[in-house]
Amino acid sequence: MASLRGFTDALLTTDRRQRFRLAQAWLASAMMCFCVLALHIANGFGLVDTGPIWWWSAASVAGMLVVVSVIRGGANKRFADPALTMQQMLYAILCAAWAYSFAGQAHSLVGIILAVILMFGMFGLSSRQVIWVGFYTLGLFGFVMMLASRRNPEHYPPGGEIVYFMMLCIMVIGVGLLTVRLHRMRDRLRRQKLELEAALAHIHRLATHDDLTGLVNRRHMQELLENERMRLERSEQDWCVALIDLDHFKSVNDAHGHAIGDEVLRALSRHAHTLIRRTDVLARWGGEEFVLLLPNTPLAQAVISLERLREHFHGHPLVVQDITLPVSFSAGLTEHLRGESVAETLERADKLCYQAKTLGRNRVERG
Ligand SMILES: Nc1nc2c(ncn2[C@@H]2O[C@H](COP(=O)(O)OP(=O)(O)OP(=O)(O)O)[C@@H](O)[C@H]2O)c(=O)[nH]1
Repeated sequence: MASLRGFTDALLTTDRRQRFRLAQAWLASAMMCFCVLALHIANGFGLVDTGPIWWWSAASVAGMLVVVSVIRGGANKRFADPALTMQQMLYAILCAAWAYSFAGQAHSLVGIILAVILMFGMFGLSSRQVIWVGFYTLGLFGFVMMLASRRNPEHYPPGGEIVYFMMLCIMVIGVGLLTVRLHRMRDRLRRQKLELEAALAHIHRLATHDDLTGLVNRRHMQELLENERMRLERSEQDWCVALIDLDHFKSVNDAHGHAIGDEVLRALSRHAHTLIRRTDVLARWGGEEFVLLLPNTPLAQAVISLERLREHFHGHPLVVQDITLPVSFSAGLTEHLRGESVAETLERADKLCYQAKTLGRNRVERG
């Protein structure tokens, strides 16, 4: 198993994107070898004007192998299309046109080969490139057919060549239209996928964040607290939880209206975010209640953070729509004890917060 993996890695590299390109190039080379074989079989039955068949075989296979080596060596990354689809197609069509010129009685076989080349490569091209490849194919084959019917009218009768060219035109137009349609479908699917991803991200945000303040919501905070508990169950790291409740918030609503109250909650959340550590998580627990998670923080350090926050709000009244509003909060701060549940930690924080209220508000009680 390991040796097979080693072989495929050597053949296709370990880079995921390069692997795909190389696999495509190897497949194109294998198909070219198969076409070469088919023409040689036709030659075996005496259907081909032998002339340049060996030169053609060598050039056809070598050209495809050059593409494989360019991709294997990584030089393809400098091109706008690192899969080198256009280059491979132009070369393969050139080889097909050359084959047509000497295939004699077997020249109808080349039409099938050309169809395979067009179908195989068209999906990797842009709509504009598809049009160019179409013109290139018709121009090249038109020229080769004209030349062949002049040189060898026995195997390439002019009437037959005209009909053959008309069929070629229909095939090129058909494949071209199909490709343009597929491109449109692919673009639409890509757009829908992006829209779906954005919608999922939006739904996820709605499910985990509070609408009014943009803070983490209660449900998500409970998950985060539980994760923290499980993560640090057997570790020496300490972490704390604070339950923060605004003081006399009802009077803000009563005096200035609910809209101003909402604005206070928003402004307060924004300010608080700039004052806590990046690793701390502040959640809206409900109404004018917040929960702050302080990971990797022992109680003594957490007290400093909470006091800083309290002093800041106490010393800097919020200005909302030109109204200056003094804001303070009471908080219960506690350290999570190993072995206890998150609910038990929160209950202790809640009791401490209540204590802070009864002791006069605008204070942090710890325990
Ligand atoms: N504007 C606004 N007010 C809210 C929101 N959620 C809760 N409140 C208000 O917050 C107030 C909470 O009042 P209380 O529970 O009496 O608390 P308090 O007035 O802050 O008093 P203490 O907590 O005892 O200091 C009520 O008036 C609620 O209507 C909200 O989303 N927006």
